[in-house]
Amino acid sequence: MYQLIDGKATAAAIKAEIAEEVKEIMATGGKQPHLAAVLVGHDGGSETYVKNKVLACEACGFKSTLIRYEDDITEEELLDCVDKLNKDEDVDGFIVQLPLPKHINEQKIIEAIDYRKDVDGFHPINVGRMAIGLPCFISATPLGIITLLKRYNIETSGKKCVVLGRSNIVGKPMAQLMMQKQYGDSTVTVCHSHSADLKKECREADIIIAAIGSPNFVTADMVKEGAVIVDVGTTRVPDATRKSGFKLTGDVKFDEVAEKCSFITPVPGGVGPMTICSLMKNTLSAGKTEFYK
Ligand SMILES: Nc1nc2c(c(=O)[nH]1)N[C@@H](CN(C=O)c1ccc(C(=O)N[C@@H](CCC(=O)O)C(=O)O)cc1)CN2
Ligand SMILES: [Mg+2]
Repeated sequence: MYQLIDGKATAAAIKAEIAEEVKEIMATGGKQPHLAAVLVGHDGGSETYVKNKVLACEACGFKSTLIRYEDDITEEELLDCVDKLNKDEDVDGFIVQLPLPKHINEQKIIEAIDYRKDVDGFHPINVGRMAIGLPCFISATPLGIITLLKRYNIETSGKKCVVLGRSNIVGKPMAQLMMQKQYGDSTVTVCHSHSADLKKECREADIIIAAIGSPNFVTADMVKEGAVIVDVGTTRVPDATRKSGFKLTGDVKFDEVAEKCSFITPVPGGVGPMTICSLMKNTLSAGKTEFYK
């Protein structure tokens, strides 16, 4: 029998812990943490994620500011917005929701964010500090996964971990954290679209973290008996039988894989809610100037 890793319940518990800490901070005259989010355009997924970030701020007792732009905003206008948020002394941390429209250079925007307010942990200074184990903002999805593994007492030290996907937001930082002694302490293999023997690598893994954005990619024949499966995928697959018109689908073929594994995260309700709660954790750290003065 497998155990379901409940990201929704874990995230709710952590948000309640954060709310307690915020109450204490404010009761002793401290400043209310303030997160700002910039949303460009009307992508359905991004709308949902940003709305959930604002709701999570409420649950944690944070102040939040949502700044919206149409998708014809110029790169210069967006850079100007970033500059204003960098200078706004009331804002502790902010995010620019990704993806951005094609005419905007995402990397240029990320690098314009003051690393001390980069609660997404995407700025090269935070990425570099994370890679060498220094205190910094860590990308929310990988941080959320590490937190889940820890809260479920899942042994990672010395285990073989396969990370599927090499994105800057999830795959690369995930592999780094799983490798580092103070986090995963695992033996890590990163697989991607050009990996030879990807199935064989997966079959040898004690832990698979699937973050390739390809619905139902991981099938039962790729999974070792007793493996731990973490599913980062959240693709909206068209489904006419649903009111929304789509089914949120993970990278793992849940029904057949679950039978073989020891622990598995569901989609929805697994990694997604942990991403948002880790962003709240980072915002609290920004408010407390925990990493940077
Ligand atoms: N600036 C950022 N952009 C993006 C990030 C990010 O961390 N920072 N990550 C992803 C999207 N993302 C966060 O923004 C995100 C994805 C999924 C979820 C989530 O809670 N998913 C739910 C389902 C929600 C739904 O109904 O669709 C779940 O899996 O249960 C939260 C955040 C890319 N962009
Ligand atoms: Mg672009």
